[in-house]
Amino acid sequence: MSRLATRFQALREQQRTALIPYITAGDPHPDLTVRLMHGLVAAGADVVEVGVPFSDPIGDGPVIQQACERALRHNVGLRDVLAMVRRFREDDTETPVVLMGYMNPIEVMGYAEFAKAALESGVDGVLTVDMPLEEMGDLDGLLADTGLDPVFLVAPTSTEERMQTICKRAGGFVYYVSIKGVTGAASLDIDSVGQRVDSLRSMTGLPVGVGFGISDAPTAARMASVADAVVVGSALVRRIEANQDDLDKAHEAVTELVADMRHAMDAAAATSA
Ligand SMILES: O=P(O)(O)OC[C@@H](O)[C@@H](O)c1c[nH]c2ccccc12
Repeated sequence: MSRLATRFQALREQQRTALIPYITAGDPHPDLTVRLMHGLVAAGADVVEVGVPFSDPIGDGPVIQQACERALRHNVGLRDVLAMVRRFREDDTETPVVLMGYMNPIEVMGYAEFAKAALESGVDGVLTVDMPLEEMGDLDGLLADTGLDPVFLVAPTSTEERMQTICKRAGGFVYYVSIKGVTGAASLDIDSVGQRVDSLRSMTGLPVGVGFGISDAPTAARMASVADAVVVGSALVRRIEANQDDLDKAHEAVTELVADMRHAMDAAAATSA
């Protein structure tokens, strides 16, 4: 069983919702990333999502765009990110890592070499943003054959048919994007998200995660009541941005919010049980 499947099964048995924090690798400095990944886990993360910095991140809002810029100033590329995951794996063999990235660096490396290198580094799932299913060819099949879970995004605008196709090809979990637009946006309609999550659940046995626009502990707790996983990115990256000149402070500010979210999610689950 994959590390993601193992983790989600354990959470299901405990009736807990996964908390998946996102950070951009190399932001604000490559020295922080591996330490911060461990810090996220210590604060209550169940899965860690790591972004490969990219110069033209079309799915991202200004907060994560700037995180990419900070990381690119230190020339952090795909191979560096894989090396960071490998270092993380030396001390944590259990927490699943999802690599989030844009297609260009993967194409440059070559699909087969990328899949092999990602697996060897200890990556578990791969989420590519700018690759529509129709053009993806067999990247997801190659990933799956290599032992990596292809994680797909489902948008509020996705048709029923598309959702079905994604559910068939996805691995690890299905990522429902809670709003139209880019990462870091505000305002969420929990009820309509809940309905979409339910319809995805009727199509797949995979867990359904929700991300985009979840920025504080109360919202994370409310989302946790409708989803199998809650993904949080920009709210954490904003804290990195605010503390970019002090890595210890950045670490503290980010892990503090993750711990707050974890507590709020668990407390809400305890009162509703
Ligand atoms: O930043 P938000 O609104 O909290 O959303 C999560 C998100 O950051 C993370 O999953 C992610 C970062 N970049 C992406 C690009 C596309 C899809 C998802 C992502």
